[in-house]
Amino acid sequence: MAAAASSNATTLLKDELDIVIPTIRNLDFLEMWRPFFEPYHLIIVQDGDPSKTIKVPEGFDYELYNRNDINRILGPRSSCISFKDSACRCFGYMVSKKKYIFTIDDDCFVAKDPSGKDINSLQQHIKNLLSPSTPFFFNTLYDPYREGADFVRGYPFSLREGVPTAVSHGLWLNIPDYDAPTQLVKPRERNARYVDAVLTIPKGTLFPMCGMNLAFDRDLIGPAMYFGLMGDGQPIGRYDDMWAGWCVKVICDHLGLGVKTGLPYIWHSKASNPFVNLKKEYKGIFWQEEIIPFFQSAVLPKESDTVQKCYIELSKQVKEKLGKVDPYFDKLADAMVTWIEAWDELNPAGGSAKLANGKA
Ligand SMILES: O=c1ccn([C@@H]2O[C@H](COP(=O)(O)OP(=O)(O)O[C@H]3O[C@@H](CO)[C@H](O)[C@H]3O)[C@@H](O)[C@H]2O)c(=O)[nH]1
Ligand SMILES: [Mn+2]
Repeated sequence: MAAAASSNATTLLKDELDIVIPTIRNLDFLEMWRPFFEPYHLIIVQDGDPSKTIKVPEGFDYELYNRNDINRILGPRSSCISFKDSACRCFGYMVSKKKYIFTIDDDCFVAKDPSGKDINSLQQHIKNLLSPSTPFFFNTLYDPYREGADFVRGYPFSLREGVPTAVSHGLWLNIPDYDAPTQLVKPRERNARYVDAVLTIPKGTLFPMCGMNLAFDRDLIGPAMYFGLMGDGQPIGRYDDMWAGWCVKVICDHLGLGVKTGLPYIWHSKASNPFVNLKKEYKGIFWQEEIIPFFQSAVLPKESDTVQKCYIELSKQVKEKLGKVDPYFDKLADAMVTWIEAWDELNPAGGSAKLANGKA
């Protein structure tokens, strides 16, 4: 009988989880999330003009970093943190001192389930992270650890313990996370389909990770959650989370960690401009036909037994195999190394997850 995650999981992680929000606007959306987010510490990464004041509603416990802070804290290594792109959010992962991260966009509101009840997305992510994943053998009745479900007949008992869950990837009602070409041909399409399921993504399968509604175990996979170089001065955008997801999945498969997708939903309130998005995405749309086979065939040696070692090894392979696609990948491979250097400097081995909140 698979054990369901503890029902009071949310309160258990109140002091072990940070909520990371990238933003260029005031954070009024937090009012809607107050019942679910107020007990947690927020890390707000202010993108764009650092002289602009971001208004945060009263009553939230937060730390806020703008570009001046990022440059001050990281020095020359701040070059690995994107500017004028939501990819900047990964700075929040780096400065956090907690074991878990939940990241959400400021245009993502509380969704309602089919019964009309507000969805506590944070609680569902916590349940997903606190229960094992099953990447080695697919359970056809979805999440076996969920109340009212279990492993089905024929599921090997030797695999029923599952593996630790590193990532919980949530979905979106209303505006789906479509690429620009799809947005352009289906401008009025809205996602109204609430699928009541959580799935482990099988080992050996990549997936398009969206950063809009995402949670992860920072101790298990944090150093691989680098949202690649996008935005100002970069040839592509809107591939930051995708890049992180491909690196994360290859490393999770190598280290025997699990990635889940499905519940929880958020309500994505607005579509970004498809023409602006097309300009950001277009090189990525053909580059990814080379990038995906690269990740599908990436092999990490057994000596790569930590996330950092895996990530550095991946960066070497990126430089060697993708550098010929475009010089951007040389730059990205270097930025991957800079990210790890910065991560390790701010998170001395074994020390970071135990400390309280506070400015880095
Ligand atoms: O320059 C910027 C622009 C935006 N932000 C903050 O990032 C998130 C997402 O912004 P927005 O909702 O406007 O854009 P989307 O296209 O819906 O974003 C999704 O596409 C992916 C792009 O990489 C991303 O993973 C998804 O989030 C908001 O919080 C903005 O305030 C920013 O920081 N800098
Ligand atoms: Mn959005």
